[in-house]
Amino acid sequence: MDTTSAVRARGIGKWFGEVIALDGVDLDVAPGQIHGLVGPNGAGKTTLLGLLLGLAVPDEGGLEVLGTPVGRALAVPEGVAGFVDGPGLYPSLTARQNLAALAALRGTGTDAIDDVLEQVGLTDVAADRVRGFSLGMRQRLGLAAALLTRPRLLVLDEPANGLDPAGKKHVHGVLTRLAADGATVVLSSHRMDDLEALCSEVTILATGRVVFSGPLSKLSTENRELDYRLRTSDPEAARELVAGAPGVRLLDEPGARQDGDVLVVRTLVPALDELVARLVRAGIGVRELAPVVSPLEAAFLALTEQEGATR
Ligand SMILES: Nc1ncnc2c1ncn2[C@@H]1O[C@H](COP(=O)(O)OP(=O)(O)OP(=O)(O)O)[C@@H](O)[C@H]1O
Repeated sequence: MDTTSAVRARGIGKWFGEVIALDGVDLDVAPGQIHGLVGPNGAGKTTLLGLLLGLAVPDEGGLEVLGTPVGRALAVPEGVAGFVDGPGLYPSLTARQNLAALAALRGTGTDAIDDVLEQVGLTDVAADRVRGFSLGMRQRLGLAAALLTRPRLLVLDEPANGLDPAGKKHVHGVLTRLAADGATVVLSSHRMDDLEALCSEVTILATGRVVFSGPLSKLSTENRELDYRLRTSDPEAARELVAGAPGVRLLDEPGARQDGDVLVVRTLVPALDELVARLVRAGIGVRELAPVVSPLEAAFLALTEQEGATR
């Protein structure tokens, strides 16, 4: 098994004049992983992805991509494909002509064009000019263009931007298959649900610094209070029981009030477990229990707010 990191960054710094876009960033991405970059606007995600694509070089620190140190020259590292700030496409050409032009530029064959169009769900519009394409269709064509090179590392800046549910399904399918075949994907997104569905690991950036990097499972909710929606068979009895439960706070959520069956409680996981046991013992049926925001979103908000406060 290849144990070389697909991406290994140590102490990366990147600045634009006075602005520090990246500050001491360490990043390890294992081969075959789908790794998500998340962070508030201006956190440095696009800058970091641009370094992986060879669009810029770090001002300090060391970067290895697919086992090769990245030098000072601006060039896409061998085996890497992707885009930041939207894919570069020719609007006056059709989808198929765009891919054929790219294949000609790169000196690769055109055999895979039909296959990549199919993979991203653009077969039916292959003969249409890109000028008339929606944002989501352009994103998918950009992904098809990247796939043509059979990348070992695919780098995508907000690939889910503008995608409808069908487009998203295609893109998720493509990325999951690529990773299953051993390629590595690094992508940024503001959509926590997408990241949770796709990524095994995430890196959370805030003002150019890494505030978390690791498996989603490590963003454990065990020691962090979360808000949960609780729907039971007897809301009144449940409300009384919640009021007396240790470590559990009942919140009044505006959305929940319109739906009298739902209570919103804030608590840690162990106290939540105990609450459920108490409800069941009291003969109250638990019909729905789910976090109001996902654990990733809760961790994201907590970690990025902390970082903002220390600046
Ligand atoms: N070419 C540039 N010239 C000047 N400043 C830049 C440049 N590129 C990025 N920056 C600055 O670097 C910081 C990081 O920007 P970056 O685009 O990497 O953030 P981001 O996390 O991708 O944000 P978003 O979620 O809004 O896309 C910002 O303060 C941005 O204004």
